[in-house]
Amino acid sequence: MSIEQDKYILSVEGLGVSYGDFVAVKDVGFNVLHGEIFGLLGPNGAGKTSTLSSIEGLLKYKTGTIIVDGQDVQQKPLHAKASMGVQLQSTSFQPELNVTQILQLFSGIYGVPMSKDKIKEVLKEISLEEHGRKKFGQLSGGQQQRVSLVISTIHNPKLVLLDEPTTGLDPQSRRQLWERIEAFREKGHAVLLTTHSMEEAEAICDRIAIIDHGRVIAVDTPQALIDKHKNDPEVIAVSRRGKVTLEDVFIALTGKAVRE
Ligand SMILES: Nc1ncnc2c1ncn2[C@@H]1O[C@H](COP(=O)(O)OP(=O)(O)OP(=O)(O)O)[C@@H](O)[C@H]1O
Repeated sequence: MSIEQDKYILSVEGLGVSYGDFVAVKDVGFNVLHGEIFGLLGPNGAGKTSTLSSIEGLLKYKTGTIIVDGQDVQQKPLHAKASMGVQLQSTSFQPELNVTQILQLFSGIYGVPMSKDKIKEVLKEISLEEHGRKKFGQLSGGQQQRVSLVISTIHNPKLVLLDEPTTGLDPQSRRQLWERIEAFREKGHAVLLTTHSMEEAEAICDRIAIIDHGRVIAVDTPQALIDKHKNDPEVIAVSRRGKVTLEDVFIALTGKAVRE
């Protein structure tokens, strides 16, 4: 591993993803430092999930290189995956198992088995101590998000990948999830998340990349992007209430048109 690569838990370079003839991601590149929360922002269809799935090793990309913790995702998938925690979709959980059983199962799969007492402790931490006997599908959306975040970090991975982790959550649940993500960073781990919430990006992301039409069009801290663009005429034209926000910069950079 070069010194330059050593700085980063994740390096994406020249990434290209196609679905048949359709090119969804073109030459995407960015780096995530150890211990930072990095946000991928972009309009619908910009290529965020395709990028995330490529990093997770779920999509075979056509061009480019993805290195996680010094390991090439396509050449050394098992090594790369050992450093990653991925938030699973609800369909990944066996419908007949209750929450306690799901935690038992995944802690076993990840090689860090949890005792019944430990599971109770974890459920208490995420305010679900009374819900251990419920099936996953019987939990509310916010409760499901909390369980799947716990599972994605069970093996203490160096990098956690979260696809729109707070979509549909109430403000309380969203704050709790932010705190868990930040607590993860405090331990020196990195988080790569996608979000449509500019508020979320400003609140918890150390740096963000804006993706549009399959390309990265800006990478920086949210504040640096605001400072850089706050006097652009296009930004001033879309800003509301006299104060330039990250959303104004995002709209000015990606355009006002709703994507098909
Ligand atoms: N399996 C697939 N087959 C064909 N096209 C796909 C497939 N998955 C994604 N696409 C297309 O690739 C493009 C990028 O999709 P992707 O899901 O990566 O975008 P996104 O930025 O995550 O969007 P959103 O914010 O709406 O979730 C879109 O035009 C989408 O329609």
